Amino acid sequence: MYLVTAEQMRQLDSETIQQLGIPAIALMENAGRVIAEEIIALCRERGGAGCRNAAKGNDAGLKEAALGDPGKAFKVSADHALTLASAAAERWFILVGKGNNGGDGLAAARYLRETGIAVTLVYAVPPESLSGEAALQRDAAAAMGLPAVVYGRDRLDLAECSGILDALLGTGGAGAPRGAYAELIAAANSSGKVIVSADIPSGLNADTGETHEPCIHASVTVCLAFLKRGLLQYPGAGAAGHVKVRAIGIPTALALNSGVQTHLLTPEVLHAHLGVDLARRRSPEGHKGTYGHVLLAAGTLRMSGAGLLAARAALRTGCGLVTWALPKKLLPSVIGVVPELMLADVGGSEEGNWEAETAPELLKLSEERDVIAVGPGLGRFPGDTDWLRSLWEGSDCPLVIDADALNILADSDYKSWARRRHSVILTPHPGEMARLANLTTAEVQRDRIGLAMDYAKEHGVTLVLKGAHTVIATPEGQAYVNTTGHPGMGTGGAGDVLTGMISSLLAQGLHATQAAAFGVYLHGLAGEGAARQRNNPAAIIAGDIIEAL
Ligand SMILES: NC(=O)C1=CN([C@@H]2O[C@H](COP(=O)(O)OP(=O)(O)OC[C@H]3O[C@@H](n4cnc5c(N)ncnc54)[C@H](OP(=O)(O)O)[C@@H]3O)[C@@H](O)[C@H]2O)[C@@H](O)CC1
Ligand SMILES: [K+]
Repeated sequence: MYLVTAEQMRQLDSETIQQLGIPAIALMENAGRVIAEEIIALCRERGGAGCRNAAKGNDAGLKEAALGDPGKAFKVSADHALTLASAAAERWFILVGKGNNGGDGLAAARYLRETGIAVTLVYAVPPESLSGEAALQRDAAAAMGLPAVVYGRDRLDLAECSGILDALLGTGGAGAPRGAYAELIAAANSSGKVIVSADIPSGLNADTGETHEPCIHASVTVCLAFLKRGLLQYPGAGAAGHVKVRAIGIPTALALNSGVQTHLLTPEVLHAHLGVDLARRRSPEGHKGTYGHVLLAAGTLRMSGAGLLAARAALRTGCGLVTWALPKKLLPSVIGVVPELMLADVGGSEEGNWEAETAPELLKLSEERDVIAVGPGLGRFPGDTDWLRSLWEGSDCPLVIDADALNILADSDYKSWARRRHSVILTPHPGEMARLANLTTAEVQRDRIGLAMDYAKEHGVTLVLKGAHTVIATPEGQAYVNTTGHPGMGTGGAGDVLTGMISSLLAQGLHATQAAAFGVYLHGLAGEGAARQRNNPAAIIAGDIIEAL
């Protein structure tokens, strides 16, 4: 599934209209219809809640009774998606803005009325100010006799409705909602009524997920044609409620041809777009050498757990071998803790910290390994920038950089380092990303997808920006936004586990984008699994994620 910006959506709209010859009003009709269908589905789901006076009934059953005797060969059935047995108990207010989003709302209002649901149009601006397709919809609604009020001119009490359709602002919204728009949004939010948003919640930045003040808080957002980036990024993702992406007649192939490079990371995208074997089939003749060897440079005496977690996660993700290179002082504490693991003493300080002099030994070890993962529990040490630079420039395999190694990168001008033949994957959390990009954490979170894409392209790295809906951005300008995961995964060590997993997949021969995307996806799935296994998701610790792999 593609993710688009408002600008890309406008382009796809106009390509459909111009290249395919589909009139804009037809797209708007489709939009109105799918929005109405989702409202009807929601009314059906909530049963009696908004429909206290309605006889509770099964719509399908009622339809069948009305339309046909099952014994007869001849059968006719109505459009179930636009049928609601309890329609008489519903009254929806349709908040209508001046642009095409308002036009979608007006079209939806007609379909709802056809179903038997009472609708009242609430214009944010005088209806005369609508133009183009929205004006056509205004006239059609008027011709159908739909009751309408104009905000600020006519009496309005939102308490009188059973639900609100927010069709005030869509992808054409700019900045904080003004005047009547702002007042209607605030009133809708405080009404306590269920709110369905057309395309995006009004007041949301469709690209970044920033919410302006005020912004609609919807229960359902019926997103039209393509998923807007802002619906996946917080706080927008929270304001959108359940996002339902519905087709309105814009061919998916147009997105590909128009160069949309942002995808939701679904199993289909992993398989069909990235060529990942989701079943992770093993060769019948395979042996430990077949599945690659990870070299992990991690851990200090005080942070040895980070190394253990990354190493165990790498093993559990299927690579053949893992060597953990570590300061000598750690050896007595970790020997035998993970018997499957190979340990390599690289020296280090008396206190069990890393030292710059360990670089040649690490490089020597890397000659026999398929990937280097560096960073978990590494700490900082004198000369660490040169140390990392020699790994960067001197190793001849993919490099995964996490945790303190990211902070080392942030302190160096690594763009001037020699170009590598093999890929580099950076796995920052928002705080580490802020240091890398010289921004505040809030600035990183403002547009995670946009920032990750720009950074990865500019620095020629694969970037895994962790957090809710982790973003994987490639040096070629593509981005994948993860769908798996659980809030319970916010726990120390979860990132070390991810580093081990991605490194393991690289060792098994996946390329950087595949390994980063599949690693993130599997990590989230394992987090979901761990949440199911615990009495409460708050109890999840990083080791549970490994055990759920
Ligand atoms: N063919 C198509 O294109 C299709 C489009 N579709 C639908 O159209 C939507 C995009 O429509 P759109 O481009 O008309 O913009 P939209 O979001 O309705 O509002 C813009 C209007 O709002 C106003 N305004 C802006 N910011 C404001 C603010 N902060 N506070 C107050 N007012 C503000 C601004 O007025 P102005 O300030 O310019 O006077 C402008 O007139 C899209 O999300 C989808 O739902 C689908 O039907 C598929 C086919
Ligand atoms: K809207």
